[in-house]
Amino acid sequence: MNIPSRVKLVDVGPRDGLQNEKQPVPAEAKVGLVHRLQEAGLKEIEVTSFVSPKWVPQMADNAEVMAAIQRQPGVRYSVLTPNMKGLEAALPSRPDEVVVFGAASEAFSQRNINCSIAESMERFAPVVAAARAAGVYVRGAISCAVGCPYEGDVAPERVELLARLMKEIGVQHIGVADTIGVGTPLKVQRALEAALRHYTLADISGHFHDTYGQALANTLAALQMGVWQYDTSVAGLGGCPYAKGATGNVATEDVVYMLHGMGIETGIDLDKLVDAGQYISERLGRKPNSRAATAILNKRAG
Ligand SMILES: CC(C)(COP(=O)([O-])OP(=O)([O-])OC[C@H]1O[C@@H](n2cnc3c(N)ncnc32)[C@H](O)[C@@H]1OP(=O)([O-])[O-])[C@@H](O)C(=O)NCCC(=O)NCCSC(=O)C[C@@](C)(O)CC(=O)[O-]
Repeated sequence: MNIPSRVKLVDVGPRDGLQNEKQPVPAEAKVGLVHRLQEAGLKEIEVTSFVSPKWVPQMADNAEVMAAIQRQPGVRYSVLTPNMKGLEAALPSRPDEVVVFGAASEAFSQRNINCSIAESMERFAPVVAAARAAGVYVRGAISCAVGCPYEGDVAPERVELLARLMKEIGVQHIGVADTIGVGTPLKVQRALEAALRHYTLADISGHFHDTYGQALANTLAALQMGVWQYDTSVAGLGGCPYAKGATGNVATEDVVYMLHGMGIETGIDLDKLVDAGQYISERLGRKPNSRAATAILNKRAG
């Protein structure tokens, strides 16, 4: 086993977590969440997306949120940019990183970004080139890496194809995403192995939704392969607007609890992280969707 001694977590709660929220979430609450996450020690935060406000109205305040964040040195702020229009809108906000998001399934690509996989690469190529020319790091997300809400099981060969296509257009890092949380440990390992044919462990992250309660097991399976970067979502926020029924990412609190218990460093203060999760959950009028956060809050309450 190749378990890393240190893991980097990217909290995607403000973007992936809140994008699907039905109630309006004020920009000020999103900014408050970002501030609490950086206070808890997160070194990368996925803040928002520059996508069509008709498709994802919750992210329409993207520039306002980016402008209001008080940036901390050493923290990276990433945003999603599906096309040149998104990148041009995002660049004035000075993101450290942009994310192009493709899918290993044709049907999901069509529903999510309204184009085929081949067309998505044509759209992403100039985005990647322009972002890199502007000194902005480019990450790529491979959605539906193990299963698709419209096509069912997704073969590892599809992930390999997407990884190759992303490599060819200059994407620097890829996230292997179980968008609908149907993956189980061996399937996730096969998907990661496929991605590792084109990227190294330094340039790959896992992104696991927890719909079937498998996300921690999948994280452990990925850790055993040496994968040391993961997207997680504080308070287990989230779900994708184009993946009906899928729940949020694995809760950051649960992953941090597991990693610290294994003696793996994250640089994150779990108590402050629980505070961040409680803050946004209160703003949304519900309890954090994290077992570790619930246990810690119960213990605090005595
Ligand atoms: C990709 C598009 C824009 C294509 O949408 P389209 O309709 O094919 O684009 P278009 O170029 O034909 O433009 C149509 C209209 O959208 C506008 N438009 C066009 N682009 C932009 C932009 N960037 N920002 C703002 N506006 C934009 C454009 O100006 C035009 O406006 P109109 O003339 O009708 O008023 C659309 O399909 C879209 O926005 N989709 C949203 C996708 C999304 O955000 N999905 C959720 C995030 S992905 C995810 O959650 C998965 C991930 C990453 O977390 C990993 C995982 O778990 O799998």
